[in-house]
Amino acid sequence: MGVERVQTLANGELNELPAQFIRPAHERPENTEAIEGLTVPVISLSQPHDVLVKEVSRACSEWGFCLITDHGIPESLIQRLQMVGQEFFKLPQKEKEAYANDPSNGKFEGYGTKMTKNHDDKVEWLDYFFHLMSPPSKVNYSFWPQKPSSYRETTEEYNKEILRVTDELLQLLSEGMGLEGNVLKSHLGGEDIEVEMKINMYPPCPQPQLVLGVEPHTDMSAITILVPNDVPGLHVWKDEKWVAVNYLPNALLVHIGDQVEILSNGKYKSVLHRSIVNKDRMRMSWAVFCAPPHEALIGPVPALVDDQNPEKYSTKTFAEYRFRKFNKLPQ
Ligand SMILES: O=C(O)CCC(=O)C(=O)O
Ligand SMILES: [Fe+2]
Repeated sequence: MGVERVQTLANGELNELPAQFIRPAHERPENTEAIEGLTVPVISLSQPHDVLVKEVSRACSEWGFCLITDHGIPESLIQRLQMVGQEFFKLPQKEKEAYANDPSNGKFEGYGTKMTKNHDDKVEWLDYFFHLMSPPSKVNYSFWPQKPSSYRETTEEYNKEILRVTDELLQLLSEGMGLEGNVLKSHLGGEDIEVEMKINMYPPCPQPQLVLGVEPHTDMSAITILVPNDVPGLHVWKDEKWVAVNYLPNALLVHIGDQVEILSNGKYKSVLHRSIVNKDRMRMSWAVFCAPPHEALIGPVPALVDDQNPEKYSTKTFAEYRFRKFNKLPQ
């Protein structure tokens, strides 16, 4: 039997939400409202280098999150990226199912919808498409959408830009810890750093106050760079409260992930975040995860550790970290 897709469900006549989407009271958006108006850090990359080092490291220590402007990715490229992603989700269901993934059998790439493992687990109100973008030696284009035909060209162009921006951010973050600019990138595998695209598609939901898009989590990546469409919905956790991230056209949303928190020995915070959905409008987001290769050993950078600053995290391969996180084992 095929997987029930959220998009299919949302397109049908829904009188009542299926129970597996309805969150317990303490998780529902209606009972855990986000603060509006408290602004998350916004950093223009066109500032002088020393100012950037300070601003980026401060935002990533205090929030684990910031919005980046003047990053040099053309607005028209972001629009094309969004177009090709939307086109994919508009294809007839049968065509999309040809790309169905199967995470329980290790097939992560492709078209997916999260399913519950346990009877009491809740499911998220979204479908997604997930595939590797880099390094070229590991990319398998047969996992990428073949339609629309400009998907590949557009996504490859975006990948190049993302690699450039990631390099700059990792350099700023390294310098913000008093290290040489290349330290974080080299611990993350250098040119073997892995870049993954996850297109999230959240259909309109008749009772958005009862469900979650993605549930509260930190990303396993080193850093995540996300662009949303113009429907707000991302919340980041700060000082024991959810803070709504307002839509800022053409900004990149940068999340610190678990691997940079570990490498920095806790100076930079892997940000807890979640997303909520909308009653009338489809929300979409393009999350790019930059992560080390599976065999990379990740632990606090030795230069940051001494008697006064003991290691706060154990060192293990990224593969081991992933396995433990997926299986909810202690790290
Ligand atoms: O859609 C969003 O804004 C957040 C998505 C997200 O956190 C994820 O895919 O890891
Ligand atoms: Fe995330």
